[in-house]
Amino acid sequence: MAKLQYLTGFNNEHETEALAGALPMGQFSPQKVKYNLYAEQLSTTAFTASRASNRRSWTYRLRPSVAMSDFAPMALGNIVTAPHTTPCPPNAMRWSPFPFTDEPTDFVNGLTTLAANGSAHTHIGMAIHLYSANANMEKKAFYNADGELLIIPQHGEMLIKTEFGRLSLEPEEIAVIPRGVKFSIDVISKHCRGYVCENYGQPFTLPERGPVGANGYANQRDFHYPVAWFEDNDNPHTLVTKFDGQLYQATLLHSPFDVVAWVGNSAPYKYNLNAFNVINSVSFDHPDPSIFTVLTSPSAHEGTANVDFVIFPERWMVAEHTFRPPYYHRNIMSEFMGLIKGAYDAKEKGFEPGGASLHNCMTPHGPEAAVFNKATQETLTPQRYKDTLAFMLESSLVIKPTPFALNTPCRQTDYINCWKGLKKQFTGQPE
Ligand SMILES: O=C(O)Cc1cc(O)ccc1O
Ligand SMILES: [Fe+2]
Repeated sequence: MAKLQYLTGFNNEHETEALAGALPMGQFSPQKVKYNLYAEQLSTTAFTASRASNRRSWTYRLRPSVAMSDFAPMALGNIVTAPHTTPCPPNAMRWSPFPFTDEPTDFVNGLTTLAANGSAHTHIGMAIHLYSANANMEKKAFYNADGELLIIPQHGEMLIKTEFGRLSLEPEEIAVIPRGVKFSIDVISKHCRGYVCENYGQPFTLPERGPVGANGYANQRDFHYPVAWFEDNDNPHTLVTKFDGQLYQATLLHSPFDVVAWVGNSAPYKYNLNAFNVINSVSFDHPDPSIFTVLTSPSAHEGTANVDFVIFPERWMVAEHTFRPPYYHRNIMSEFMGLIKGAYDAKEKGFEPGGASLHNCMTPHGPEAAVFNKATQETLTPQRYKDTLAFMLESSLVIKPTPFALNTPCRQTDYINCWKGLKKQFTGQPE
């Protein structure tokens, strides 16, 4: 595949045109648009959202999106939308990697929901899906009215064609597709597998940097947006949408990818997780993992995320006289984790690439017994954590597993045993 071009800068007012002069200058909605295009605005925040949080783009296209048939309901497959009523056990939970599919399966058909919280109706909370795809979506496009989609590949390369242009995506990168944006995914590798966070809440944004200053964490310049690209294709296409928890399909008599030019700050983007500038302790103790936040979806409560996307990348660990692995803890926030590559520092065995774990509100967790023993005995020298990339979706709402997640043979029902070796060490004597 030819190397794609991108525009850079998180949340910039990007502008791009696939045909010279297609983008109106000086105004958004001229009486007549060049090339006889239609102007259409996509608003992914309220018109009146604060200037800092406002997201919208103007597209200039062969036809307005409303040139389509009505939607008809279709089967939901394995997708679950919150609120869902399955009782959520407070147990620590873990899953082995989910197997690749051999049945021909495209990105949308292969979506399987692991957990969801909040409510898509009220634009609060999120869902966590797995994807497993080995086929292109062909003449099918999808948009999600229930939230934006954060795609976290674990295996295989994909091409994401969208109204705003094309993005290539491979493991160690992530992509975010705003609510409502039409897209279609081609598999470049034979098997593609990963995780999707469907964020029902406020769009993901970059966390504040506080006293860290003007640089560090995820820097704006490392976010890549597509350049305008369009198809003048009058063959029938199917448009699938998830709206209010249900799937619907409609017919288009043309390709939905007919945007010749666009301007705005609401568009799909991708980010290479290796661009994350890791900030960590250079003295002692283990800081809270909020230092590893790449993107945050704020809730109505200041400092309390609807969902944070956090990564645990390769880094140096130098903390002195410190228990270096993640500390034992109980947290009001609920923590879902996945592993993209290597091993995670709290677990040497059992948490594998393509697998998952869930530690809900106040569920105790921390390093397994073997990790505790090693970490309390080893001589501490500067150490490079290599070949590792885990992520966490941390939410202020309880993350409720679906019946699939609770009952799949991938669920490790013996997870709790990894802490069984943590025996009393107290002797009554200070050592
Ligand atoms: O539970 C986990 O493994 C995630 C986590 C990592 C860390 O470094 C500190 C706290 C925390 O919840
Ligand atoms: Fe944790």
